Amino acid sequence: MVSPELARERDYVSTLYARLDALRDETRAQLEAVQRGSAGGTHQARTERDAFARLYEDRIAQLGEVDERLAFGRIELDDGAKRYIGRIGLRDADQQSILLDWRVPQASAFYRATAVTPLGTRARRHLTSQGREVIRIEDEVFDRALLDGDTTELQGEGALLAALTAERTGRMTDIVATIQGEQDRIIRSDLAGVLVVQGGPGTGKTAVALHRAAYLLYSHRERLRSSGVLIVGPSPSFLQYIEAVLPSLGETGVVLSSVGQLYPGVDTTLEDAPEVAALKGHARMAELIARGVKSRQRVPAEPQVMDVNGEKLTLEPHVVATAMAAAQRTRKPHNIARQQFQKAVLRALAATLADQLRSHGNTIDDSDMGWLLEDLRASYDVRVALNTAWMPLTPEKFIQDLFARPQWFASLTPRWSPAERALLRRDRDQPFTVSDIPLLDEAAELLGEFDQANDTERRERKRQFKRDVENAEAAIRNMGVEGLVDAEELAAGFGETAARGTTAERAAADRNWSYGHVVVDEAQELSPMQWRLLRRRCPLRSFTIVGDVAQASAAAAAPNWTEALRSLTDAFRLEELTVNYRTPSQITQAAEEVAIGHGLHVSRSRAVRASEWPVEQFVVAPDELGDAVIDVVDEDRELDSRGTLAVIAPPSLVQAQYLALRERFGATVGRGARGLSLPIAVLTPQEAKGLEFDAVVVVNPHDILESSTRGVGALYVAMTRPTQRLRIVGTRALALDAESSREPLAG
Ligand SMILES: Nc1ncnc2c1ncn2[C@@H]1O[C@H](COP(=O)(O)OP(=O)(O)OP(=O)(O)O)[C@@H](O)[C@H]1O
Repeated sequence: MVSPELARERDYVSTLYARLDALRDETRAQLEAVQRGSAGGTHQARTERDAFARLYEDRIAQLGEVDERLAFGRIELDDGAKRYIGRIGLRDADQQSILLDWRVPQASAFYRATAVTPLGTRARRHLTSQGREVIRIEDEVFDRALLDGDTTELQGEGALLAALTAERTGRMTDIVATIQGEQDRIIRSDLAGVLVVQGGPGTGKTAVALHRAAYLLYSHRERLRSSGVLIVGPSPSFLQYIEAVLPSLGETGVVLSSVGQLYPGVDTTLEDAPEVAALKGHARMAELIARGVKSRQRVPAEPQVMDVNGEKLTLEPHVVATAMAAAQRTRKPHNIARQQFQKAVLRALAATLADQLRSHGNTIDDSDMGWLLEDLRASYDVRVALNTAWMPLTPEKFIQDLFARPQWFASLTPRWSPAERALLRRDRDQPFTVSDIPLLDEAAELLGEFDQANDTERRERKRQFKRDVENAEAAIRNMGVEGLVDAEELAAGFGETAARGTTAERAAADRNWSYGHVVVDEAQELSPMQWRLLRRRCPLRSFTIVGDVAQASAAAAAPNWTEALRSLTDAFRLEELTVNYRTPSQITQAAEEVAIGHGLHVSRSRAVRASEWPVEQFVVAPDELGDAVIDVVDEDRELDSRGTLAVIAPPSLVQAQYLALRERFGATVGRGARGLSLPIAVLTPQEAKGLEFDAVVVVNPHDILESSTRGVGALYVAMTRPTQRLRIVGTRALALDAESSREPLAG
């Protein structure tokens, strides 16, 4: 029997869906109209129509994305008016608002109102739906008279707990229906400046960062549409885990990048050994690279005799020195300043050559200087001399040479120990690693465009885009769709620019792109050199930085945010998240105890819920470890065959564990990122960063502890991934609460 209230909500929500369908139909009709017209007309008219068509297709896709849980809440205002809150805003045919976008200021009360501070509301209602049908309503009435000091801080507790205990799919979902007050404040915080969000595992940092990106894109659409938002995560598997969240909030067009993809043209997941990564990440690498670039501008020790068209010409060191000093004074990047240097040397040489020719009785006047310069440019000797003094360089070649030429490297690092230098030594043909990315970027910054054409082309592209936006504005006026279609977005689909894709695609491919906002997740892992790179990506310094200093795994990780961000800024706002939404209290407690027991300073958090399963530990003989892991996994699959399970093993064991599990469980097991879409994923703690699973089996925790100087951080990460069950299988007992150990393995 459906209650009258539920029936009323069902009716209301079905009118919302009817409206959504109508909008979809309207957009489809617009698309068809545009497609029908696309055969004839001028080239300009055709590109405009194509751009409109793409825009309508995107809009249709976007309306499809928000179908699931379109409306999820309602607030009742003091005056009795009711406002529905949903993924997007909707107006009826008379332009009356029937659904508020969760990001508009009026919707904030839905997330923040409490009985103590009701923010102009009398009640809040959570709507839980299945498909398009509301199946449950949950009411909170803000009546101060009912306050007895025992009020929960959680908003929409029923809906929240349902979301938190739902089975995991290997993909993060949005939390828009159940954002909590402390999270909402962060999500809606100002765009300007650097905002740091610190919180223990599972406190919703990633969720908050993504919802903040969606909020900023909505509230600062004008600015961020054209400049774009960059979201940086630790690894491709993490990006795969989060990639569906923003589209489900109706936002596409952000650039998602792992730290190994931040330098256009290189895409790597290769990690250096921790001590190598620590050296490469240190801020002093910036000075080293600057010295390295400078050292490629060299005044020859001796005069050089050159052959120019049969004429012997001497290049004196002081001529090179004067030209070099003048070019260096411009403070332009190496490859750009080189052009000035080259011109100055050639002019000086041409004058000498002219004098020489005159001394042989030739008449040389100003009009002859052009061909003299041509002769000089064509001379092999001159080219060699110019290049030896000032070689044009690509960042790739520069960094390859830096580590492959020990003598040059030693000359740049007089204060380094031979052991430190040896750590960075490598052959020229070795592939780039994640910690090379900021070095390449630093070098690119100091070297400038190798090819001047690129520079000119970039400027021309910018000018073209400006023209395209003006044309788009005119086209929008002509079509009578002002306010419905965004000119920048439309322009991105025009002719020349279209070949290079959307704003996001263009931004991702352009090292010199200035983003309007940058979101960094798992930010505790970033090195000073990586922060320098990100600073260049957003000169306005508008950042959302989320992370947990306790979970850092890098050997050189900073102990606090002031230290960690030294290369980015010294001014930031710090917010903390304190409620753990992921891990049940037993697991949170076990993980925190182990971490603190091994000297890690963790941010303690309060778990929202307990789980019905205790943390279990199995201690086995070394030769039984593989079988024991299989048994524990087997047992867990029997308990819950539909959820996700991760086996988190130390790097030294992970491959063997994967093969053993694969033999037993076949294609349901995947290694690394591939495992995320499968029931069983086998991962290292590093790969498990930021992810979550219904159940986790941690293998040989002592090996994880001892695998690096930050082993305790890695174990803490591993233990805090489950939403339901944590099991530990090892050859040595981990000091846990006595009750949790089972010895030997049951069954
Ligand atoms: N308000 C909320 N409503 C529903 N689920 C939530 C809420 N806040 C967080 N969660 C869920 O809690 C889990 C943990 O969130 P998230 O991954 O963002 O945490 P985190 O702080 O980034 O964790 P870690 O530091 O371990 O990576 C996710 O499943 C997320 O969807």
